Amino acid sequence: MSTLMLQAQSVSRFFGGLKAVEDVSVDLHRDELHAVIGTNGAGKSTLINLLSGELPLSAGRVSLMGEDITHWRQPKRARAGLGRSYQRNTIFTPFTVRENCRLSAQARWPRAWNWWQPASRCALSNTAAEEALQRAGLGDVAERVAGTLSHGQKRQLEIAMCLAGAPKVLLLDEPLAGMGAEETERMLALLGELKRDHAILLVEHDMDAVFRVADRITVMVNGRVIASDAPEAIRQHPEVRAAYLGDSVGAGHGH
Ligand SMILES: Nc1ncnc2c1ncn2[C@@H]1O[C@H](COP(=O)(O)OP(=O)(O)OP(=O)(O)O)[C@@H](O)[C@H]1O
Repeated sequence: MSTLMLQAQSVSRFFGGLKAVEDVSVDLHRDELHAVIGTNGAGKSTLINLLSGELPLSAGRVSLMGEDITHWRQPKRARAGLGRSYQRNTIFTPFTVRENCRLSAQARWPRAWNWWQPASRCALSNTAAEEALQRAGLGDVAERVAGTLSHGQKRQLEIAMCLAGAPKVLLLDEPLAGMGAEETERMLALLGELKRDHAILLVEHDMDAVFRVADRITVMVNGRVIASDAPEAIRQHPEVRAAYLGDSVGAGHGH
């Protein structure tokens, strides 16, 4: 039995009269990758912001491992195990890969290091940083200045920085954006590996990748969920095909 880690129940977010997210419910289980797809402006990033705590909800409830976290702000949610990556780059480009991971780990354990000690002495965050960069496949480039990494490696670093906070749930906003075929394969392998001990929500536009890696797919249109099911059922879903997939994902094919 997979464990329910994060649950959003009928969450909504309105910007004035705009219903960016309306009455959306999603469950994230450990050992499961739950993809959220939808056209531009469907509300996917807003949903991630509601789950991560960056935006307050207009309505609804969010719980993490059974605990109501609806009114928790982002840092508290992060410390409780909610990690997220961003569409925008959050890397400190003049710093090395290892330093970037350490900074993220230190943000997770603010009391674990003393201001009068060099941050590098902090064993807890150093260990977490080291594990994270190894896990994300960046062990060989740990001393490289982050700004010199390839686009794909930078996205891996974003994941590593997220992992450095020791999350139990990963909210990933378009980690495959702008990647070439080889980089995509590497990232998909990483996601497949990470889902074994994390619950993952993936927002992604690359449909081939989504259908390969997702265990469940939720489809949003204009802020609302029109379908949430296993990939094969989504592929066949008439409303989804009409509203979103069109001919891009033919029944029974990957395209
Ligand atoms: N801070 C904000 N203030 C006002 N409107 C916003 C705000 N953030 C998002 N919106 C609007 O909410 C709607 C949903 O946006 P959102 O970015 O969540 O969509 P998305 O599905 O992530 O799109 P994309 O795939 O292009 O990233 C859009 O109409 C957007 O313009």
